[in-house]
Amino acid sequence: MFNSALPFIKMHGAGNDFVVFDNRKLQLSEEDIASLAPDICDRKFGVGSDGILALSIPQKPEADYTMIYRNPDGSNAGMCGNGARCIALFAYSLGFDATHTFNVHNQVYQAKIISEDTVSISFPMEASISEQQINERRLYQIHTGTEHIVTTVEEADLKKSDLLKKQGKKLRYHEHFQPKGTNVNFICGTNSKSLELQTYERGVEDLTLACGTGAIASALAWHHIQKQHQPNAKYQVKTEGGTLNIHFSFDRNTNTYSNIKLEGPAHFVFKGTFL
Ligand SMILES: N[C@H](CCC[C@H](N)C(=O)O)C(=O)O
Repeated sequence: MFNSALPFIKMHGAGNDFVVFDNRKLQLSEEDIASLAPDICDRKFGVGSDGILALSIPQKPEADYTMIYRNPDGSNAGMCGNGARCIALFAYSLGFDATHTFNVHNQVYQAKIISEDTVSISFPMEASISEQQINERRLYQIHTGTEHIVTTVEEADLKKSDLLKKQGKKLRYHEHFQPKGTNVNFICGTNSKSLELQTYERGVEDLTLACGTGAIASALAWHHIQKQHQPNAKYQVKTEGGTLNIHFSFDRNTNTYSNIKLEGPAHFVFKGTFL
């Protein structure tokens, strides 16, 4: 258990907010970080955030550092896209190159600082879509570093936060997705290459203002739903907290997506010490 003062920076990427700290000297264990998460992420009794991010010494030879992410309830996630842009900008402020690499678990991602508040993250994995039907709802399940499902809603329903939260929670805990559960993305296409998104996040157990890995899953699902076949695409995903750009390649023979990039904002908010 860690019980001394912790210097941190509060950051956000499209309104998805994080407590970020340099763990290279501190070397808090993953268990310490998980047990710190509920206290530090609490919006009344703590700093308040959608997650905690530790920049740690690299666990892979090809990575410049390790990103350790925990949800506010302390649970582990495969990846956090908005958090990745934030930690990359934080790393740049600590002296890492404008183009650098980091690992999250076993995957190595590449970050590129595009401007003082825009970052692009290249995802190393290929993704494919599995269609499912639960009750009356058509769902698109996609692993974009972490667990996601995508479903379409009417434009008017995208504004009904209480309804989405209720439906999101039901799907997140649906037996079909147990034991891991899933993040749930509600989308509405605005044109062939742009869409609006609201995400119910596992581990936050609420809608967040944006979800990066969810925006990727949503862009791929929207491409799939429209049966588009172009080999390279750029989609724009509008969230409550800002706009994210998703680039990808599509192989129509194998129905797989690769060269996935997530580009969007990252901002410093304030510095502090958690006592
Ligand atoms: N907000 C994150 C996702 C956090 C993932 C987490 N909620 C989970 O998979 O449990 C993002 O920008 O990608």
